[in-house]
Amino acid sequence: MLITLEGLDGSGKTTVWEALHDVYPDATFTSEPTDSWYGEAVGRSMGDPDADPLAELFLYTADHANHLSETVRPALADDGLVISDRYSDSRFAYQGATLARADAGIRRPLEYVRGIHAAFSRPPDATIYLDLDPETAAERAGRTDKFERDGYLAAVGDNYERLIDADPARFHRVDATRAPEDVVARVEDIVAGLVDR
Ligand SMILES: Nc1ncnc2c1ncn2[C@@H]1O[C@H](COP(=O)(O)OP(=O)(O)OP(=O)(O)O)[C@@H](O)[C@H]1O
Ligand SMILES: Cc1cn([C@H]2C[C@H](O)[C@@H](COP(=O)(O)O)O2)c(=O)[nH]c1=O
Repeated sequence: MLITLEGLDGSGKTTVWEALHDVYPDATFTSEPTDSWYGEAVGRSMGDPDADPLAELFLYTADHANHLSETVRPALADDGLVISDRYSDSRFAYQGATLARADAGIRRPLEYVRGIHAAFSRPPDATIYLDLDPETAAERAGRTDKFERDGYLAAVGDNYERLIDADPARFHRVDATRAPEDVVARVEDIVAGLVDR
């Protein structure tokens, strides 16, 4: 089973992901961007305020393709539980928002990014969405990179809402404004329900 954690920067995904390690010691814990050289290329692009938005989309997508073949598909083939801190929905939400702002000539950016993935990706079985307003998200994340500005994060949040509307059965919304221990407990309950069913 593939479970993904999604949400705005600073919504608490990594905090939850780390807490789940103790509960599921045999699971494969992974994340995007990965720490492969593809992920390093993504990191270079993220650090460049003038990076071409289409080139950046394809760097993230290349990292995803490698993540699938090297980590996700092998673990699932062994009947394992895979828990990923960010996955394809991050691309749909973030690069969908970036392309919409960039005037890159893409008419329906979110649908375009989804379409690129349709041919090769493996959708998550379930996705936990840590729901946080963009102002608090930017505050928590420290506004350190080009993605962490609240105006941009508001557009990303709108895209996540569109994704949830399109596939409500897959998404499990968690109120990420609550205290960390409450958020962790809620996510652990959801994951237990998913794994047991
Ligand atoms: N529920 C919470 N309430 C308040 N602060 C929190 C909560 N969860 C996490 N934090 C704090 O917010 C910051 C970001 O948390 P974390 O790294 O888990 O988020 P993230 O979603 O993985 O962020 P990013 O996408 O930017 O990597 C950290 O300082 C963390 O301690
Ligand atoms: C996977 C992925 C990530 N991003 C953005 C979101 C964050 O601002 C950074 C790094 O993520 P992290 O959780 O802080 O490590 O990258 C993106 O725009 N598109 C993606 O596909």
